[in-house]
Order: sequence, then structure tokens, then C-alpha cells
Amino acid sequence: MKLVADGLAARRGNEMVFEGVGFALSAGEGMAVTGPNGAGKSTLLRVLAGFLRPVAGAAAMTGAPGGIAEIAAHAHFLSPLNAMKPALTVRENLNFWRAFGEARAAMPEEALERVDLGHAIDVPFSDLSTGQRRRAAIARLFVNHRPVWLLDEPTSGLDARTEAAFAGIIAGHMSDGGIVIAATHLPIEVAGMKKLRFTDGGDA
Ligand SMILES: Nc1ncnc2c1ncn2[C@@H]1O[C@H](COP(=O)(O)OP(=O)(O)OP(=O)(O)O)[C@@H](O)[C@H]1O
Repeated sequence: MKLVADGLAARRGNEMVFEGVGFALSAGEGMAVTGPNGAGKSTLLRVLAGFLRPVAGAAAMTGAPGGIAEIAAHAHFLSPLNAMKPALTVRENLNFWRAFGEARAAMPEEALERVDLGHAIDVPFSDLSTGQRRRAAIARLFVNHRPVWLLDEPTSGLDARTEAAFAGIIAGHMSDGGIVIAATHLPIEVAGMKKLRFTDGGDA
């Protein structure tokens, strides 16, 4: 498995956000996308997740037809909105995500242990604190196995201890042969991560 992007360009409104973005990530590799506010980090992740059509360029999983749609089908997109239903408990939310994944994926109990949130399994998502919501959203990565993780500011709202643990989660996914692309303000302390830096003007 390899994820390759070539000459990607994206526009938001009338503005060109970035042009000429290219990279290649093999199984087991990760890339941190950094840059100032508004530089285009989230936009790149939204393009790769299939939510926004690039105005130029292409991205694909090698060996598979389907371009960006194929990437989206193999990816988790962890956005700042967390993608959890507020009225459902954490367990119900995770079972929802687990239901359309592979049977070998972790159960909610196990996934929540990995993010130290086991005690809140039957709490409605809306009652969780900001950091706990983030941890519950991270648990989603374990209940539905997908090889590509697209992470938009994954550590925002996490305390220092959980942030450090999350670096281990990313490293673990990479050593299992997964691919990680993470947009971050603060550097992610994961050995071997490639870097893509957007500047203010939006050029990579
Ligand atoms: N829905 C939208 N409509 C029009 N312009 C948008 C939209 N969303 C984002 N933009 C613009 O696109 C540019 C890139 O935004 P993007 O969210 O990708 O930046 P970012 O690097 O992720 O920033 P941050 O660090 O603040 O999260 C910004 O100028 C932003 O104002």
C-alpha cells in the first residue's frame, strides 16, 4: 500500500489555498503537515478525505483504481468536530462506528482503555469535557480498522499526558503498517515522521 499525491491544488472560495503539493507515503509512514493558521492544512486533509475536490492534481492509493474516493474509503478523518452523536453514549457511538468495520476491530471497552476513558463508557457524549470528547473520538480509530488516518489537529484539547500517549498511538499505527497524515500546530513527537510545511502564502 502506498498513498501518492501529485500536483494537488485546492481553492476555497475565490482563493487558491495551495498548489503543487505532492508526496508519497508507503505503509508504515507518517507525515506531519505544519504551518500557520489559514495556510491550508485542514484543506489538504479535506481533499484527501474526499470532502473537497482539488482543482488540479491527483491523489491515489497505488495498486487500486479510484483515486481520492479509494483513499477516502480506506481512511479515518478525525476532524475537530469529532464525528460523534451528542445524545448517544460513548459506547453507543463506538458501536455505531464498529458496526460497519471489520469484526476483528477492538470492542468499545478495549478502545476506551487505550485512551484512558473506560470510566465514561455509558456517559452521553454531550456530557463529556472537551478533552474527553477528543479521547472518545480517538477511540473510534480502534473500533473500525482503516489503514489511513487523516488527523486534523488531533491533540487539540488534550492534556499533556494524553497528548504524549497519542504520539504512541500514532507510532503504533505506523508500526502496524498504517499511514498517518496529521495537521498540527505543535510538532508531533513521533520518530520518522516526514514533514510538509505550508507557508502563509499557501505554497508547500
Ligand atoms: N468553507 C470555506 N469557504 C471559504 N474559504 C474557506 C473555507 N474554509 C477555509 N477557508 C479558507 O481557506 C484557507 C485555508 O484554511 P484551512 O482551514 O485549510 O487552514 P489551516 O492551515 O488548517 O488553518 P488552522 O491552523 O487555522 O486550522 C483559509 O484562508 C480559510 O479562510
